[in-house]
Amino acid sequence: MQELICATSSVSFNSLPSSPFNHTFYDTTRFTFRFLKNKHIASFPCMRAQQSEATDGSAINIASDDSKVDALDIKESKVKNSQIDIAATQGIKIRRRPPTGPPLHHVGPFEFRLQNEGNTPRNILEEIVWNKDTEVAQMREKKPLGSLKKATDIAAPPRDFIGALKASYEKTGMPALIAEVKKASPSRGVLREDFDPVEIAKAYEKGGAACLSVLTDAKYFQGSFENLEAIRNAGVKCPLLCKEFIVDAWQLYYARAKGADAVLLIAAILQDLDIKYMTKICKMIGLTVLVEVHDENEMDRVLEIDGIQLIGINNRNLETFEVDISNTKKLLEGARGEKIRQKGIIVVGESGLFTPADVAYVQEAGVKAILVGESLVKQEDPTKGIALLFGKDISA
Ligand SMILES: O=C(O)c1ccccc1NCC(=O)[C@H](O)[C@H](O)COP(=O)(O)O
Repeated sequence: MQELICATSSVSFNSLPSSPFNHTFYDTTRFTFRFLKNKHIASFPCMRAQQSEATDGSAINIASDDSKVDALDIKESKVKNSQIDIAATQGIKIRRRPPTGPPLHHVGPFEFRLQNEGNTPRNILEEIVWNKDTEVAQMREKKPLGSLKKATDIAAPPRDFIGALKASYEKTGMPALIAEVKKASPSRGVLREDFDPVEIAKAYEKGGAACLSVLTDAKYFQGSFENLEAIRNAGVKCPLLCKEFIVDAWQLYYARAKGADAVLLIAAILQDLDIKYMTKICKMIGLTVLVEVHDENEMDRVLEIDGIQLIGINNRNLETFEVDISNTKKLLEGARGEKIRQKGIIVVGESGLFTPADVAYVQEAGVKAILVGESLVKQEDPTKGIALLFGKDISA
């Protein structure tokens, strides 16, 4: 057993592997590490060896003198994932799942990974995204892109999502409704026990919804692509938004193949280039894109991307669950609002809308559509729920 203590970073090696000269990772209580194969150990700066011996019996000379630090060849690992760097420059706080676990550090002959340093999601959105990365990787294996593309070719043709929103707004003079088929959520738990997605979708359509949003994530929202398919196959005419956490272009083809007319791209988790690239794919396969933003930075990023026609402002902070409908107003004020109007972008107010006063407030702020889940799905009769939300019947 050897124990090394890093004087500068207070990292301690609680145990060393019995056979260090291999590429196996060893989990200790505080981190994992390995020795680099055949690496000559000349010195080991900033570290104090309490006991050091390789398994072949040769002594490892580990310097402990801080004055030697400059002369010592510290190989602090900088596992510079360029993706992470780009995301950071765009102000994206949500990190993607590290492909090989937490970042690798190098100190002298050692490579090690600290626990809780990049290997644990920091909030619910990050957790959802990391889980989605794994889920999509598994789904891709079962259904490679080639076969999926063929399925999109024969899918029922996409309907005009934006056209439906515009028509509804013109008809009612009120924000067009995207009613969400949502069984549960991480912030609110199960919203409706007797959840029949097709029945709810039909009730929404009857109540005057312009479009529907169908949650397809199973783990956190108890949704599914079966729900999306079932609603489409039941003859519901409202165009359908696939409400997913899109992290991979493969999911766009999958959504289209399952009958989606639109998809959600969340600016908090996608880099600008991903949004551009995915938007192009969506155009190719006939999907409408709703890009979701939550703060000024995300809005400014999205406004720089050509071809965006629909922006959703989420009043819910997906990292903290805090809901504040004044967020919609804040993001539509001043020069931003002006730019949005000039570009002819339709803005959707999302989350936390419960009353006619809420609807009037976001309409006044400048939205032409709203996306509503909880307040409708919880009503015994969601058709009546729509009339209650708007303060009048909008179905006529
Ligand atoms: O709803 C959540 O708890 C949630 C948590 C983490 C990520 C996303 C989440 N919701 C997605 C949405 O934004 C809403 O489903 C949608 O805007 C409708 O909101 P609401 O009318 O408040 O149900």
